[in-house]
Amino acid sequence: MIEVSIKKELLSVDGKLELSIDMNFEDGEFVALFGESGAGKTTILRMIAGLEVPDSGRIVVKNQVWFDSQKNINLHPSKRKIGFVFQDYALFPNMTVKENLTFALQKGDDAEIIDELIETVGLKELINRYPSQLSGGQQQRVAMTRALVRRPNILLLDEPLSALDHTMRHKLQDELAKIHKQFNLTTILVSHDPSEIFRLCNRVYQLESGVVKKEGSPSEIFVKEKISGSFKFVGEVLAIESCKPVYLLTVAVGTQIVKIMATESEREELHIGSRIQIVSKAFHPMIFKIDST
Ligand SMILES: Nc1ncnc2c1ncn2[C@@H]1O[C@H](COP(=O)(O)OP(=O)(O)OP(=O)(O)O)[C@@H](O)[C@H]1O
Repeated sequence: MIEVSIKKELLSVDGKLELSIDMNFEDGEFVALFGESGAGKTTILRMIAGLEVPDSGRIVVKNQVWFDSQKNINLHPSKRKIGFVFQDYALFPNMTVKENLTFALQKGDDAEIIDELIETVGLKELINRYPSQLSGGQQQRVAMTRALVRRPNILLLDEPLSALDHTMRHKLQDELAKIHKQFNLTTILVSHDPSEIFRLCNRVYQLESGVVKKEGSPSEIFVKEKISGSFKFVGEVLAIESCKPVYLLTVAVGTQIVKIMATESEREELHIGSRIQIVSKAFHPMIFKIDST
């Protein structure tokens, strides 16, 4: 069990922001921190890791006090058993994959773990390459593996997959799910992507301006209606063509570009760059499988 009960005054672009949170994580949980930009998600991870000091509060991990402002306890980051994965991989460019992994070992650690992990995560073919010789996805697999070297109690993931394309993202989500299952690691993921959270996490803390606004399962947080009678997508208009008597809109929806029809009255309010909501009233949608998984 991990208990995080901390406060810290932050400085946002709009002025002071009081971060004040109480969170608990059961052993082996995979929990998402979700919420608007600037809500404090990264700062929470950094305070758990000991990279930033809370103004007050306590952090207790498996009955070990990592931080207690009243008792003046603040365990050094190197003494906290965490694995941290960032969006930008943060590998050492002048070290090979194996050297990057070995560098994460601390005095007295069992070096056999490196070979075990290389085997488990399937990095064998890449161990002598330098980061510049790897794709983004491969670099992130190395970064994820490196985070496991010290057999952490908690894995902290700060938008680890957001720089990757859709296919690689899915692959690494599977990899993360596998790692989580295999090591039964309590994992905290910062993500802006509800579908990623849905695939990976059992619980979500939704944050707003430094406080928890909602907490629940991914469906409790993201599914607005129990049974959806319609679909809603938010998109941005990229182009408008006249195809009398209607108009054809080219719209960016997530990572996809779609063409949809608009009537003259709908078109009147729109211009290039308009953000729109596309609602389909289909009760029996057609579903096509798009990959072989
Ligand atoms: N050490 C600090 N001292 C004061 N303010 C800080 C500190 N670190 C971050 N902040 C501010 O606190 C706010 C929250 O930052 P944080 O990076 O935690 O947000 P976030 O929810 O992770 O955002 P994003 O989704 O954009 O990554 C920001 O306005 C940031 O500028």
